[in-house]
Amino acid sequence: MICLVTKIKICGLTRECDIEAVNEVRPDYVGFVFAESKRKITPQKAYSLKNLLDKEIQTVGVFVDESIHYILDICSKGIIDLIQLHGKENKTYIEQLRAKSLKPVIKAVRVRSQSDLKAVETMDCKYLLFDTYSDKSPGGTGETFDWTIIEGVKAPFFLAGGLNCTNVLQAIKTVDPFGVDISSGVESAGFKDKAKIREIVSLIRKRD
Ligand SMILES: O=C(O)c1ccccc1N[C@@H]1O[C@H](COP(=O)(O)O)[C@@H](O)[C@H]1O
Repeated sequence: MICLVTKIKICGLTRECDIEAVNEVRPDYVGFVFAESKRKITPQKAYSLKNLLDKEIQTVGVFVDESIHYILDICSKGIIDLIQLHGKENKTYIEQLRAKSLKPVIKAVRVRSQSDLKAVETMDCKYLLFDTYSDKSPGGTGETFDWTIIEGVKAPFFLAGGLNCTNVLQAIKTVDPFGVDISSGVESAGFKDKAKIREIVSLIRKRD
């Protein structure tokens, strides 16, 4: 299946000016990180940012090995449209979550080799998300992985891990993802950079 239009997710928004930046170029999704990270925000902050966000942009909550109860609580407050699981959540965890929430689930896989793909083949999620493996950080590493490992994947997936203006078009050409998920690559000095967000969205849309 060739993905004709590549969806764009800009992850790790923390400030009102980040919302202004995405409202201008309207990616398909933005991510709020609720896991340990320099990009972590509180549910209250996410709620106020969501209220400033263009209604066409969907919000993704990023969680790492979080309690299902906590995720459901955030879902019930109308803060997020999709749930991204970025830790070691297994098939049983996802089944339990899906029994209690209708929100689409994105399951992240940290890729080292083909065998990492086997483990998620039977997971009941809407999308997979392939990211760079790291034992130091749960996500947002800013580093790429060997994309050829996922070349044969048929299920719709997001590609993440170190994507930026210089490599995103090559990445899309190589693996034809459903969507790309970008965080560090659109930052300067640790914060989202409006010019970089504008540039990467324009590059991807021009290609499509
Ligand atoms: O962005 C974070 O801080 C983060 C923290 C914990 C789990 C996931 C996180 N972000 C996800 O990491 C990838 C790759 O980001 P990058 O472009 O390499 O910086 C992406 O899927 C984010 O959603």
